[in-house]
This record gives sequence, structure tokens and C-alpha cells, in this order.
Amino acid sequence: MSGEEGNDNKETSSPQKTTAKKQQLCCICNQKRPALKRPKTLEQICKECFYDVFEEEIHRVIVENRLFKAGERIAIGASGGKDSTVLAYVLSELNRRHNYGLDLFLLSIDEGITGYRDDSLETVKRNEIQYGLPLKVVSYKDLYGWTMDEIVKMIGLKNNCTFCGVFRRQALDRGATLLKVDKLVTGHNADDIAETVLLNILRGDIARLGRCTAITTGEDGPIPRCKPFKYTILGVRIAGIYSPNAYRGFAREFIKDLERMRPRAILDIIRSGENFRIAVSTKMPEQGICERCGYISSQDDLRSTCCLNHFSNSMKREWKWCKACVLLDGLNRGLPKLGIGRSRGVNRQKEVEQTNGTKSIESKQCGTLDF
Ligand SMILES: Nc1ncnc2c1ncn2[C@@H]1O[C@H](COP(=O)(O)OP(=O)(O)OP(=O)(O)O)[C@@H](O)[C@H]1O
Repeated sequence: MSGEEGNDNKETSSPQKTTAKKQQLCCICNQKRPALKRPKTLEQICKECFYDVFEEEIHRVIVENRLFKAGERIAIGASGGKDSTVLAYVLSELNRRHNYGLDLFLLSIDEGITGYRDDSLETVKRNEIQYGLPLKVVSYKDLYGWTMDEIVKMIGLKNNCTFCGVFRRQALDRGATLLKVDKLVTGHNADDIAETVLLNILRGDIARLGRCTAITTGEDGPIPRCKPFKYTILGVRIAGIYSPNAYRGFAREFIKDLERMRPRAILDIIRSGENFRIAVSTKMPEQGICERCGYISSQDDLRSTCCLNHFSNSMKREWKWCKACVLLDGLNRGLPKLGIGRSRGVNRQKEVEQTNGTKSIESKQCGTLDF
């Protein structure tokens, strides 16, 4: 035993030691041992105080940003992961505590990934019972005729995140439409948003950079989306089962390194994104409607495709399809790489004629960077 540990003579305790002992208590209740340090304030707080502070913080975000109106039907995108599970709990709790008057539903997309989504869906089913929220599960198989396992079998591990991201985004909208909800909320948190800001800067994607920090998006579309955890730093994320987007992975690591040196770095990146202004002279992509499925998509994502090969050349016309339809068409025709790639801003789009007469926008694959 060292002299210091063995010294029980209280009179000789130095003032520093007394302060150190005091600091070992939660700085809110001053009673319990702290369980964590809040990245935003660096305060050391106990578990119980953390729950209180966290819930009230989310309540403040909801109220200050007027995320909901009484009587609205809200779908919670429930993946069974930690963020959306916490979101389901907090929203149902706040709805009850503060009388928001919301009708809450859980909406899960089953991508068809054996040993991964089937497990997390079990969590969502438990949440359905625990929180008393009705659950709707919508599967890729039902919507698109393909599971992710089948897609990966055809395309391999390299480009599958493009399919998963594009299909999931649309599946969430379709599920929300089936539930007849007014809004969809997701568990995207501050880390996700900071990552996306950084990636959109690295890609020079001005349109997405302009909208990726908004707490509510898609207000001009069928189902607006809200991110009540926009300012919440929840912790380390675990990559998806199928190969994660490596580029995003590097951005994530970079942000986590910054956070280790300066815990506010994540919130500062978000603030930079929020304060970013697009020059009036910048040409922005407009909204369009997919001529195949009727789904709203930005012109940036709508692809021109000449798919009716049985027409004579003079009768051929260009169809504007959303990215999900282009990807699906590629899969169904046994040419899954047809739709891979992304447009790189309105001024840099370049259509290329492919061997089978199909046109697509020439670009590099990088997964989806919209929420
Ligand atoms: N299969 C799914 N079904 C329903 N919602 C989903 C699904 N996948 C993602 N989401 C929604 O999108 C949010 C972000 O998902 P993402 O996979 O990028 O992050 P995550 O940190 O792993 O989230 P979570 O911890 O909730 O799984 C989730 O919090 C959830 O609201």
C-alpha cells in the first residue's frame, strides 16, 4: 500500500485532495458518483441526472424548433439500433409527460439481411410492447422483389451500400405513406450530421450541404422528416453488416479524432454547416417526379433512361426515373451496375451512352448522403 493511500490522518489532507473528492460527485445532484462526462459541457454527471438532462434537452429541441403539432401522426423510423430505440422511448415519454397530443407509430424496414435485421426487428417488436406503440414492418422483398442478401449475391459487397441506402430512404417514405402519418422522425444524431456535412464538403455537393443540417427536411415533399437528436452526441456507431462505405468510415474516424481533442468539434461542424450560405448565382437542382413510380426525387438524382428498346429510334423517348427505379431496373435486367454512380452537382452532370442504349449520369459511387 502506498503512503498516500494508507494515510488516514484527515488533518493532513491537502485542499487539492478535498476538491478531488468533491469532483467525484455528480455536478447536478451532488450526491451520486458520476457515470459519464457530457461532451457538450464536460460536466461529470450520474446516470439518473443524465436521463433527466437528456430528456429535457430533447423536449427543448422539439419545442424550440416546433417539430410537431398536436394531433399529428408521427412514424418513428425504428431499426432496433440504439439511436432509434432511445428515440422511441424518449418520444413516447415526452408525448405523455408534456401532452404533445401525438399519435406515435414504429416503422421498420426489413432489408432482408439474415442474422442482422431479423435480430434487430426482434428488439423493435419488444419496443412495440414496452412502449405500446403500433408497429409496421415494410420489407424490401415486398416493395422491390429483392432482399439485400439477394442483391449482395448478385452485386457483391463493394457497391451494395448504394442499393441499401437508396432503397431504405424510399421504403421509409412508402411505409410512412401506408401509415398515413404527417411526419417521419429518425434517430440521426449529431455525429451523423457532422459526418454528412464533412462528406458533402469533400464532394463539393452544394445542394446537399445546404440542406443536410436542417432539423426538418422534405417539407415540400409528401412526408417531412425530422431529426430530434440533431444536437445529441450519443457515442460510437457500429458499421452495418454489409461492407460500410469506406469514405464515410474515414470521415467518421476523422471526426472522432477531432472530438477526442476537442469535444465540441462535432457541434461546431454542424454550426458551420448551418451557417453556410449558398450564393444566389448557384444553380440548384429542382424537384422532379419519377415517371416510373411517381416518387418525388431531386432532378439531381433523376436519371434519363431510354429503356424501351423495342421502339424504333425515332420513337424512343427519354424517361426520368428516380435512383431507386434505375437501380431496380438494373437488378431486374441482370445488369446491377447500371445504376451505380452518382450525379456530382447540376453543372457537372454528364450523360453517357451505354452499350445497351441506356443513358446514365457518369459519376463515382459514394453511397447516399441525404437523410
Ligand atoms: N431498417 C430501418 N428501419 C427503420 N428505420 C431505420 C432503419 N434503418 C435506419 N433507420 C432510421 O434511420 C436512422 C439512422 O440510421 P443509421 O443506420 O444510419 O444509424 P444508426 O446510428 O445505426 O441508428 P440506430 O442506432 O437507430 O440503428 C435510425 O436511427 C432510424 O431512425
